[in-house]
Amino acid sequence: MVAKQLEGKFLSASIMQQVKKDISCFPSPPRLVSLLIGSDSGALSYAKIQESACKAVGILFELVKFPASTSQEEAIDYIVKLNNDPNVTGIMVFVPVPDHIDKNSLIASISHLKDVEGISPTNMGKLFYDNSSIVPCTPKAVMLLIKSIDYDLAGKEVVVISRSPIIGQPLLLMLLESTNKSPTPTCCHIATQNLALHTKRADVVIVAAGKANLIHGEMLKEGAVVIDVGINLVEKEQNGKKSRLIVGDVHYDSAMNVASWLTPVPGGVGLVTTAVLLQNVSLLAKQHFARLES
Ligand SMILES: Nc1nc(=O)c2c([nH]1)NC[C@@H]1CN(c3ccc(C(=O)N[C@@H](CCC(=O)O)C(=O)O)cc3)C=[N+]21
Repeated sequence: MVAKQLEGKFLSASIMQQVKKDISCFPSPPRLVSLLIGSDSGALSYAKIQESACKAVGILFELVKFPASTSQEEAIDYIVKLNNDPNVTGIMVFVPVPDHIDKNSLIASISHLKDVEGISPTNMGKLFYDNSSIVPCTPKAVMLLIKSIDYDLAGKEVVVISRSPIIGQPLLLMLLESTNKSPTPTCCHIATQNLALHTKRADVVIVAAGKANLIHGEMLKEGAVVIDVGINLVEKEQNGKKSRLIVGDVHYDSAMNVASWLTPVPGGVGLVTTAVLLQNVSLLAKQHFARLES
């Protein structure tokens, strides 16, 4: 079997078009403030992507950069200021943060009314109880991609390779959401002893381990749907020339021969993640204007 590419660009474009339309009806444009502490290259590239995506739909965007030496107190003080600033619609903090800062304390200081990634304790709690509006962007992007190919998850074996609080854990909650039609999710991670044992029997494999080429074709069941969330920068040498390129966690060529669908990297989940982030900004703005009216 040769897999079909499950591209992110069509889904992402249609989400962004809807967001643009919704925003044009608001009394004022929403504003997203993204905080970068330090200079992680993945976070920097996501910041650039956010900037151009926001511009395309009419969201005001501000990237606030703090040096890596910033203390936790300083960062939290700044977040509290943003919480209280009526001109700020949404707030996010890029991960990773420097080691001396407790990531969870930062996330917990973001008001749930401005938590554009849906990862504050309140929004995570709502997700746990199955009644959320703002949900984490990448897990939502994965669910939308699977839906976009009309794939019925009911009764399927789904293997998620990630236990992170931003991707794996919320994704597991979302997979379990739909009452008795749920698939059966299994949570694997980077310390799972025999990964192939799990992936071999999976109808759907979703991998976000941050390790290039972790999943090879021979680890997959024939016809599996494979969603590659990984974004890894690798160095490649060709004709004596070194270059850097972005690859996922899946060995693309071997997986293409076994899977039925495979998301490319770049051009897959990442594009939809960004679109969902904008959708969340728009949703927060809508809720904000609704509160002003009531
Ligand atoms: N709190 C937090 N939330 C995040 O979601 C988060 C983060 N911190 N830190 C950094 C990583 C990285 N990340 C990306 C998302 C989309 C693309 C993306 O859209 N990439 C395009 C283009 C890639 C390219 O060519 O540069 C693609 O995959 O096609 C990339 C990277 C989100 N992250």
